[in-house]
This record gives sequence, structure tokens and C-alpha cells, in this order.
Amino acid sequence: MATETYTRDEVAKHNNADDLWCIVDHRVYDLTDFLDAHPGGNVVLQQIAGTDATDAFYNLHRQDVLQKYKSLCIGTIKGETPEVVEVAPGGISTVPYAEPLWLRAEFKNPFFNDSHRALQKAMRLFVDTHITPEAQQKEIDGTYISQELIDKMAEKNVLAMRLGPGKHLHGRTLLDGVVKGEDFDYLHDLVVCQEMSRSNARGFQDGNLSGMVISLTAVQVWLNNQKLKLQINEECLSGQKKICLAISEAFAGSDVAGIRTTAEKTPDGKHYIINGTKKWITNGMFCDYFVTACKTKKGFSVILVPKGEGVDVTPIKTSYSSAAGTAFVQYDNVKVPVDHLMGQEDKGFIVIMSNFNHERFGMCCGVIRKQRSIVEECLKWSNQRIIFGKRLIDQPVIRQKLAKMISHVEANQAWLETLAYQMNYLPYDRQTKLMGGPLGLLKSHATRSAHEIADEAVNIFGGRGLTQTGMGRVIEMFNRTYKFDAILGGAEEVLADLGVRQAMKFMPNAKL
Ligand code: HEM
Repeated sequence: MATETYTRDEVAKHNNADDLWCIVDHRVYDLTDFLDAHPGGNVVLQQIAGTDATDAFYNLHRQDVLQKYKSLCIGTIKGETPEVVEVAPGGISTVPYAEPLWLRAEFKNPFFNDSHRALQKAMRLFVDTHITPEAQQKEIDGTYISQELIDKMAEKNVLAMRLGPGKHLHGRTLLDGVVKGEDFDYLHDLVVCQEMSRSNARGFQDGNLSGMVISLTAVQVWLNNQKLKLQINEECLSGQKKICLAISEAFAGSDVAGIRTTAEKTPDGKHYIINGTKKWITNGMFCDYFVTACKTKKGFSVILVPKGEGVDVTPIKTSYSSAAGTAFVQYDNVKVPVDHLMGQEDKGFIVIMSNFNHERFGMCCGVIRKQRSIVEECLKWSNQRIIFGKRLIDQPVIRQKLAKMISHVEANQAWLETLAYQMNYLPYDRQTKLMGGPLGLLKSHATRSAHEIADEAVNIFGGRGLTQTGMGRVIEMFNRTYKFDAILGGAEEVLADLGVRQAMKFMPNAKL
């Protein structure tokens, strides 16, 4: 930022289209060359030429506009200091409820220790510096994640952390050593997921290898060919190859039992021949491997299918960015060696199911963190927007909306932290048995909250909540895309039902 100082009288002299200055937050801006480029037009700027336009500016713009256009700033007003707090990359927001309670100095939390805090710090800096800028660009232009970013995430083992705790992390240096792979638990996992979803680019968020997150763990546990297992693990965690999960079909979404893709053994028993289609396959457009659910003689089987002859992908246009790489996949007589089978033939259901808990946990982390960003945006906007002569926050009806939104977020986060803590102490088989229900209930509750929060937020922002650029873009994105969390990984009603059905399994026989 420029260090020159000016008096308010000096600024007032630059008051016409050929020489136009203004003041925003005690800083002086020379807008002469920006007049014709200003997205809000040149006329409005001429109306404020030479004056202090702070109130007008904050009534219409986000703070980050000033960061983006900081080259227009030529100095500050003599004897005055800017008041607006700019959050530096990696920084913590000072807006109430913008951060979970455990990140606020005033509060205690029983779950998070120093290593979770160190990871959060490093992760936020990494996301702010490397992920968010690309996420914002790709969300708009719809192109796929760059190899450069993948390499960067691989180098710091961010890719490996995204699979959650496990042996794949042992011996790895995570984000320059902030946490040991052996110590990484579900609360670290929560931190990684929540920090990553802050980049507010829902399509890119999935395009950022979420296909790997939901399929590579299954390969690690179930692929029978040990050599191939190690090879794929290494290829994917180093970012050289990409992998996705191919289960849903036009014929079957949450109803996995309805799938029609077939795998038939060749007469010599050495290969499967796969035929069928898969729909809504996240990352499918750019993947090298497809973990594919197929119908076999007496049930389902899950088979690892490398991209090759007979595998065809076409993009599906959805309401979020095509950066997600959502694909329609066709298998036309695709020949795959039998050792690409995962688990046992006809017993693929357990392979599919065992993955769901972690997928749903990650989705809960993401959607709950995004709700918090919406609360932050709404608090900031309500505090700065002047309407009918007063700030929005001065209207009781707006405060009621905010109270409801904050309560949803805080309740969801508290439940999420409790479940993450339980997962740390449950061995894998107990987790499968005990956590499916609670995670299903949390996911369905969190996405119902998302529905309520999106609705209130758009009403608070008005037309800006429906506009993809400017003040309301975070709200617009959330309102357009929160349904992905409500549908992907199990639809809201199906998961709510699962929660109750699982509870009934533990119901005592006696009439109570
Ligand atoms: C440093 C000075 C300024 C810069 C760099 C700037 C930049 C921008 C940018 C990037 C936008 C696009 C929307 C967004 O991203 O928020 C915009 C919109 C706009 N600006 Fe400015 N602006 C400045 C000052 C002002 C001032 C002082 C006024 C009014 C007196 C103004 C009025 C508007 C209006 C009316 C819009 C359209 C907003 C909307 O449709 O919601 N701008 N400006």
C-alpha cells in the first residue's frame, strides 16, 4: 500500500472525470483511469468525486474489492488510520460466529489439542494461498483442477490426509510436519475437510479429487491384487493418476440394489466383461480408474476398471460448475482381469457400504462449515447495509433470521465434533456398526439446516443473493448448490430413515 499522506482538502480538489480521487476508509484512491472500467459505471464515481465515499462503498461492495484493486490506492489521509480489519491469508475472522468456538480465544473445547490447532493453522494458510485462488477461477471457467495444484497437495501430503486416519499416513510428513501421520485422527480429518470447504466453490470442491476421497480407501481395504493395490495407492496419492467411484446409475441412485451394469466372467475365468452405464460420476471426466459396482451372477461385485478401450465418458451439466468433472460413463464390453475384483464376488455390498461413513462424515464437515461462512456473510452485510435509513441489523426481523441461522450452525458443529470424537475411539468394525445411523441423521439434519439457512440468507441479501458476482456471490453459490450435499452420498430422507432403523436394531426386546 502507498505511504503518501494527503489532507481532505487536497482530495476535494480532484473532483472531475479527468482527475478523480475519493476516500474509502481513510485511504485515498485515484479512480481517474478506472472510471471506464468500473463495473458499477462511471457516473456513480463522478457523483462522489473528491469526497469521502466510505459509506457508499460499503453499502455496495465486499471488502475484498479493495484488496483486489489496491493498486488504485495512492495513500492515506494525514493523521487518520484505516479502521477496517483485513484478514491476511491464513488468518482467523473476528466476526462473531464466523469461526467454530474452538478457534476463538475466549472459549475452551474438550476435543481439540495443540496438534489439531497447528494443523488448522497450516491448512488455512495452504487453502488461502494455493487452493482458493484456483478454486475461484475454475468454478467460473469450468475447467478441471490443474496438475500444478495436485502436485502441490501431493507434495505436502494433503491428498493423503483427505482419506482420513489410517496406515496410509504412517511415516508421511504432513504439511511440513505439523502433525505426525500416526497421530492423525478424525478431529484432524474434520479440520482438513472444514478448512478446504472454505474456498466457497462448490463445483471445484468436488472437482478437487473428491472422487479419490470416496474410492481410494475402498481400494486400500478391498483390492485383492496386493501389487496393484500398492501401485494405485502410490500413483493416486502422488497425484500422477486419478480415481473415482462409479456406483450410481440412471436406474439406481440411493437404491444401490437397482444397478444394471453387468460383469460376466469369460469362459477361461481370467477376465470380467463389463457392460452398462453410470451416471453422476464425480471426477469421471478426468479419471484413470473407476471403482465400479457391477451385477454378477448372485449379487453385486465391485471391480476396479482402468480407463481404456470401451470406457467412454461424457460430461453431465449440473447446477454447479463443470470443474467437478461430473460424467456419464459407458462400459461397452470392457475387459478387466479378474484380480481387479475388490473383496469377494457377489459380496460387493459390504465394499460399497463400508465407504459410506467416511464419505458422509466429510460431507457433514463441508456443509456445516459452509453454513458458517453464510452466517458470517449475513452478519457482515446486515451490519453494513443501510436501508430505510438504518442498518439491516437494526431491524428485529433480520436479527430473528440471524438467530435461527447461528443456532443451526452451532448445533450442527457441536454434534459433528462429538461424533468425530467417538470415531477416534471406535475400532473400524464398531464404527461401521454404531456410526452409520448417527452420521446419517447428522447429514440429513445438516442439509435441512442448509435449506433453512440458504432461504434466510437470500432474503437478507435480496437480489444480490441471486447474483453470481459482487456482494452476494457466496450466498448465491450456497443457495444454488447446497442440494448437492443433500443428495450426494445418500439422499436426506434415506439417511434420516437409516438413522432410525439403526437405532431400532439396538432396541431392547422387552416392552418398555
Ligand atoms: C476504490 C473504489 C472502487 C472500486 C475499486 C470499485 C469496484 C467495483 C467492482 C469490482 C464492482 C463489481 C461488483 C463487486 O465485485 O462488488 C463494483 C460495482 C459497483 N460499484 Fe464500485 N468500486 C469503487 C467505488 C465505488 C463507489 C464510491 C461507488 C458509489 C458511489 C460505487 C458504485 C458501484 C455500484 C453501484 C456497483 C454495482 C453494484 C451492484 O450491482 O450491486 N463504486 N465496483
